[in-house]
Amino acid sequence: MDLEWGLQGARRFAERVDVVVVVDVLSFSTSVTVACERGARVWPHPGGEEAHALARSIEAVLAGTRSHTSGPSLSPTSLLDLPEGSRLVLPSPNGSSITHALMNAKVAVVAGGLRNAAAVARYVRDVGAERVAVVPAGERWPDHSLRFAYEDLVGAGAVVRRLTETVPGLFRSPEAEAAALAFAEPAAARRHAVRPRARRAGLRGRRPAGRAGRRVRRRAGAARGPVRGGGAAEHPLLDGSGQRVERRDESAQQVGERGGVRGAQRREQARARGAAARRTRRRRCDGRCR
Ligand SMILES: O=C(O)[C@H](CS(=O)(=O)O)OP(=O)(O)O
Repeated sequence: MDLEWGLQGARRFAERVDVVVVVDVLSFSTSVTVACERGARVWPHPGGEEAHALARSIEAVLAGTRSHTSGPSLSPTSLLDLPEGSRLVLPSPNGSSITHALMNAKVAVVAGGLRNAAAVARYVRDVGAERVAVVPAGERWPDHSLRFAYEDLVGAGAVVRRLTETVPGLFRSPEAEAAALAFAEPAAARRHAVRPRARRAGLRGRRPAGRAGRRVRRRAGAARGPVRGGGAAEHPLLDGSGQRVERRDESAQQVGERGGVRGAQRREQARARGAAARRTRRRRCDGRCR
């Protein structure tokens, strides 16, 4: 089982595998799953005038862009009430375009993602495919070069994992393996993905309080444990420090000790902050308070 990104990745696989799974979580793949659950048939298309012509010629509804406020669009929620048996031309710049580009290739193309990973795996098993490729769609920069999309990596990982569980004997390429890891460690990846944004938004240092906070901290702690291969700092996709190999070899005890040292450091810092705040208060009230 191999994995490559975007249109070029898909083209590379077109003549080499039995099934290509195109993963575009936001929004093409997700919209396809919703439409199909409603009993609709979907025609992927890159869009433009030709999409209008196609919709007219097959008497289908043409989906609008994701920001359309009325009627079916690329937004999955807009398809929740699609009448059964609808014919839907679904243009989108990434997932739909990639799927459309493989239309004449001798390969089965399926839309996959977080919602239908198990169904995709069953399909691959049932058709007896031996060579499978997963293609996270990603997005485009203004110059049309590929832009990495985190949700597509995780969606591709979900598909890879289900395929591994369902189809015996599928060998994972390193890229497929990396996606599966990203799916398996969402808490760890989230810590990396969310914190820099929180810092930019001026939320530095703020953590959710109460039960929600304890849950987040507990999960983060679990992801840091050695059993699951380490936490955010050791995430094979996100860590640029080059330390992951050594850390992965650490015993549970060593990791525990590291946690203990960090905890002591944090407590010491909190004590120092408290003392500084008390000194400031005393200065402000001119020695009249304690
Ligand atoms: O739904 C999307 O996010 C994009 C369209 S756009 O980036 O919002 O214009 O399409 P997709 O091909 O599903 O990534």
